[in-house]
Amino acid sequence: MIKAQGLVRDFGRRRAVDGVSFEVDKGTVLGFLGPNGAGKTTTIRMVAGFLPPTSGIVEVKGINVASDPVRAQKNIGYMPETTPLYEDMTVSGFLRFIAEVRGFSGSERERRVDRAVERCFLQPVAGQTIDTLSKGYRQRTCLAQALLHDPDILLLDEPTEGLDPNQKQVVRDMIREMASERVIMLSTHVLEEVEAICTRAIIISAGKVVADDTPAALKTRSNQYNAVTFSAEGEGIVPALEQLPNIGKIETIDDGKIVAFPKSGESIAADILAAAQQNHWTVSDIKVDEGRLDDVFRQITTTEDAGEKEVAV
Ligand SMILES: Nc1ncnc2c1ncn2[C@@H]1O[C@H](COP(=O)(O)OP(=O)(O)OP(=O)(O)O)[C@@H](O)[C@H]1O
Repeated sequence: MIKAQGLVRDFGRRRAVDGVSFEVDKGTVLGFLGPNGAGKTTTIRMVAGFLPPTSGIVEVKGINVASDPVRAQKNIGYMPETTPLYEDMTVSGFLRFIAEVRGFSGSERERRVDRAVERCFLQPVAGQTIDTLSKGYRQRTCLAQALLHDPDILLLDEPTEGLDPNQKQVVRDMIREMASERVIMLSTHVLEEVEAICTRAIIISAGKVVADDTPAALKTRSNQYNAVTFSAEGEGIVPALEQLPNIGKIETIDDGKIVAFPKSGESIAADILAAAQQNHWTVSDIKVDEGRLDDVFRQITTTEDAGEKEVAV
């Protein structure tokens, strides 16, 4: 449904997006991650048809977004980082207005507004003016305006930014609920959000895609992946473990527990248990680490120019 090919965007001498390509199909919730200034918003705006690329192509459902933005945008719901809301309108008045801008009138307009209000749980504040809304309800009003035309593609720029944990959960549940029939692409800094709702994650750094995989597969790249933490009693444990071919490093942590790291991500728990049996150690509290997305994010994006980059023009 979305196909981005070789997207580049320069702002003066600054190259914000540097050759980004990806394809996304129905049913995907794509998390778009990266450090501040990595190019997430710029990419999403190009996909949404609000910013022309310097070079490269975006197609949604086969429609070229830059050359046919009106037709492309009929398929896209876009929730920018900060949505311009008309503060003195009521929530339903605002949604009615946006529905009209989208070309709906009469009972069709009312039906669509009611549906968006219902989907985003806005009933309690539908008659309230926007300037009186809490951050969570403002965010949901922004989401509701992106849903009015029932688009197949939803582009959400930091949809849970600034929300409290309960509100975050509400928005995440809504995203999950809407995902099966659509493509949802969301940018976020919140890695737990990616684990909770995304079926795929693209990490962007200095305008380039540096990882593109499922969250579970990305976690296997973590230094912690398959590390084994355990308590053990016996003689010569650490030196013996150091001899095992798949073990790279051994650490002893504060409470006396041992952490063994695999050389290159292989499973080492069975090797440790076999060594324990052979050497008559008593091993308990054994825990195998499944890897951490924040580790991977840091490993991949911690470079001096991960966010900012200048180009010679
Ligand atoms: N309109 C603009 N004019 C000039 N530079 C811009 C403009 N928009 C973005 N940039 C620059 O492009 C780069 C990428 O910005 P972008 O907002 O896409 O990053 P981001 O990954 O969304 O960051 P954040 O996580 O902070 O929202 C940054 O260096 C930013 O300063």
